[in-house]
Amino acid sequence: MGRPDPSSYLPLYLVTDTALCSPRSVPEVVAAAISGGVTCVQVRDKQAGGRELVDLLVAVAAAVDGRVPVLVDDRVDVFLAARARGAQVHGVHVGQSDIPAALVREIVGVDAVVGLSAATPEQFAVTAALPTGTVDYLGVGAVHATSTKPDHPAPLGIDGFAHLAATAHLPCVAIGGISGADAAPLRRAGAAGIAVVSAICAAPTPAGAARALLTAWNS
Ligand SMILES: Cc1ncc(COP(=O)(O)OP(=O)(O)O)c(N)n1
Ligand SMILES: Cc1ncsc1CCOP(=O)(O)O
Ligand SMILES: [Mg+2]
Repeated sequence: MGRPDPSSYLPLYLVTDTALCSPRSVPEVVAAAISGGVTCVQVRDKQAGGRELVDLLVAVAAAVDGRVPVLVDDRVDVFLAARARGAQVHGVHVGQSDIPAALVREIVGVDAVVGLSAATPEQFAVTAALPTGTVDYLGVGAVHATSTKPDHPAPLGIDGFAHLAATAHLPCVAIGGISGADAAPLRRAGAAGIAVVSAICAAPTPAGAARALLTAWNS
């Protein structure tokens, strides 16, 4: 099997937010976003319990139908449960206070994608010391302040992102308050992609929003 190459799925990375998708369902928004060119989907719902999150992940995986990788935020147990239910799920994204990435890799196996958040030189240094193949990519942000994640680290700005990305041993996807106007500057700053929540989940037309972001990324 083998894991997909991060350069194939990081360019336009959608992180879902159930409340921001509402009244539309998350799978509905995800399906539209994929038709607009999203290259990866992460299911993130801080309000959902384990059972609800497994159901949501399975439903999103069904909507995606293998077209792009599907990850879940934080929850290794939910990833394993969805996989046990036969869903096409590909990995987990963990943060600095979640289960350590090395342990996540042991649990999910070599075929799953593992993403890790990093936002400081210290966190980058710790990540660089991990054995090769532990982590596939870094989620780096917040680039800008955002109400989507009230507890986000201090905003880096594009320059702060560039300084960190220049030291990275892994591809970096930029996250936090990102709009189309940031796409080209972030690409020049060394990003392997942009990750967005509200720019797609809260958009009147998620397909159009994804298309515009991808055009900006490729411009
Ligand atoms: C692609 C991507 N990058 C960063 C994050 C943030 O993850 P984390 O630090 O675990 O914070 P929460 O999302 O759990 O609030 C992410 N989810 N995805
Ligand atoms: C999950 C996450 N991690 C850092 S910022 C953020 C939220 C990004 O959401 P938005 O794209 O709406 O600013
Ligand atoms: Mg987390």
